[in-house]
Amino acid sequence: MTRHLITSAIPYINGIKHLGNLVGSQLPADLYARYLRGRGQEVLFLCATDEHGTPAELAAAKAGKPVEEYCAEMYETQARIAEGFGLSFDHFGRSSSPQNRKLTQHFAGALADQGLIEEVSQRQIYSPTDGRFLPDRYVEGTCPNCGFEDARGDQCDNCTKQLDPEDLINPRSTISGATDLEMRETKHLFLRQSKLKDELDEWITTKTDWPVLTTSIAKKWLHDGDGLQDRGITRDLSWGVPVKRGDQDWPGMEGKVFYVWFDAPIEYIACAQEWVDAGKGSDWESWWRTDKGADDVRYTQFMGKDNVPFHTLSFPATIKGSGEPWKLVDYIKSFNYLTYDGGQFSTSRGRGVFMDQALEILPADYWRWWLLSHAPETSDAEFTWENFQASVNKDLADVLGNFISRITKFCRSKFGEAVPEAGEYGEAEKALIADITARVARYEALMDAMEVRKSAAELRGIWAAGNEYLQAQAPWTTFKTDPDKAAAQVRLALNLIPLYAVLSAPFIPTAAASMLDAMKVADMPWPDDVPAALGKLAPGHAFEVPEVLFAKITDESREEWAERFAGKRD
Ligand SMILES: Nc1ncnc2c1ncn2[C@@H]1O[C@H](COP(=O)(O)OP(=O)(O)OP(=O)(O)O)[C@@H](O)[C@H]1O
Ligand SMILES: [Zn+2]
Repeated sequence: MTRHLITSAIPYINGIKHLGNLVGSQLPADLYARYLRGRGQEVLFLCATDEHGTPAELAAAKAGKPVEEYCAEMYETQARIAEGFGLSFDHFGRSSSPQNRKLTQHFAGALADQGLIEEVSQRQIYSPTDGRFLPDRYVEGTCPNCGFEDARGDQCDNCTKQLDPEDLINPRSTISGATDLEMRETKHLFLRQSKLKDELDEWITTKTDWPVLTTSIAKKWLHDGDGLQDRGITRDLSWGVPVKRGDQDWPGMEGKVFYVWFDAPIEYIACAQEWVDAGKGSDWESWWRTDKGADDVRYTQFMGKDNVPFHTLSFPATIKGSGEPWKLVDYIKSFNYLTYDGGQFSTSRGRGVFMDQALEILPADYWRWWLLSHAPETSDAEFTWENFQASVNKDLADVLGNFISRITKFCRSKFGEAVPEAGEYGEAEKALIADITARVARYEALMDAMEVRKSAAELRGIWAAGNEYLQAQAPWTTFKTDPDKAAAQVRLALNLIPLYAVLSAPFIPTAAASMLDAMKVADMPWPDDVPAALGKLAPGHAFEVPEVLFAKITDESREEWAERFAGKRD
């Protein structure tokens, strides 16, 4: 049987992630992992923090901490919040792990052995005051084109002209403000992606089942302008994986580190090693090496659109270029952007709702449901408080919550807290069972295809079918004239609850567990046979009326939150 390796784009370490990051990577990956596990498949679901690079150094400096300490703390914070959201990683690793350091150096060595690494001399801005080379974005000055005084080294935000740092008039370091900047010669390693262009192009061309968003971005990078460019994979920084050629020193590369985008995807592999080293698994190579049994692995990656070039081209270039039998990705599910109330979510500008804040105001399932049912798949999607309130109240409270509360309370009042025995199923019951059976098949097909929004819509339809049945059959009315028939109606409706729980668990795991608890069902397998699954609760099976599963969001709360999250997070 196929084994499923699933990775989410690894969240960067410079702060707590916002809801856009969550819905663009970790959350849909979790949905898929939970669904496959629910269907009895073997899954290895990995994620990690992406820790290297300048923004991490700068965030640590701002927090007044050494970068290692800052990253270790932020890792713990992100891990705790991920758990709060029910993200069911088999392991949550760190790109700064010793496993990743070794593996990154190994890949660089293998690529060099294959003739795919070139040493290039460059002139770059050096700041003696800061004691370091400055990346383009950390140099600011006056725009030579429009005179704007705060133009960045890569672009002027005022007139949008693309710039090189040496174009700036009166350049200064954004770290220290120092103006005694000078150009210095420095040597870097480049990955010769251009040599792999045709091979990558042919490979992408075979991926006709991938989302167009994924393949179109890859094709653009392959063909626009002069085509796929060689890529610098080293930086003059202190925080990162030291440049080595395998376990050997690399002459001329002393004091340099690998570029964060070189080591970050390698962490997908190293994370499986970390999983084993943490005592959670026994064999990582069978997931990652085709010479060690990974041929039966289907590997799926999840990410937002800005990460697509690195996963369709750069990381495959590393894998293919190494000449070693590593597993390549089989499917890349990519997402457009979630926007916040008329603008962008932004970590650096503190704009939007962040994962820790979201959990402070409502349980994870509310967020999971809204985010997944509005996932930015075919286009960007916008979070507004009005839409959030309306969707959650309608889908979770009015449709699902209300169905469960109505039927369990009615049963308790007329038959007691046990599944009633009398009566036979008639035409309406058979029709409902047939309808649910057809819907579940559609739901499975959509989940298999990772159609997130459409899956949510189908699931909502499955919930609504139960409500419509109750509405049409009205057991509370039937009871007055034909209590046995009402008993049969109640029996079927109660049996929908464990079915709903298992189908809904990938979206709303906590509520699904409460539903099973209330129905006193310890183990509910996936309903491969829906009519049989709807007989799970035998007559006489005891249950409890559950607590309110989903409270409605009031207008007052909505207004309060809209105001609280309108500004900038400090
Ligand atoms: N607004 C968004 N909507 C959907 N996905 C997003 C959004 N912003 C980022 N992502 C995705 O979130 C994942 C994690 O991103 P990462 O931690 O690197 O933050 P980022 O892309 O730097 O975002 P930001 O600049 O807002 O901090 C990536 O797959 C990225 O593509
Ligand atoms: Zn300008």
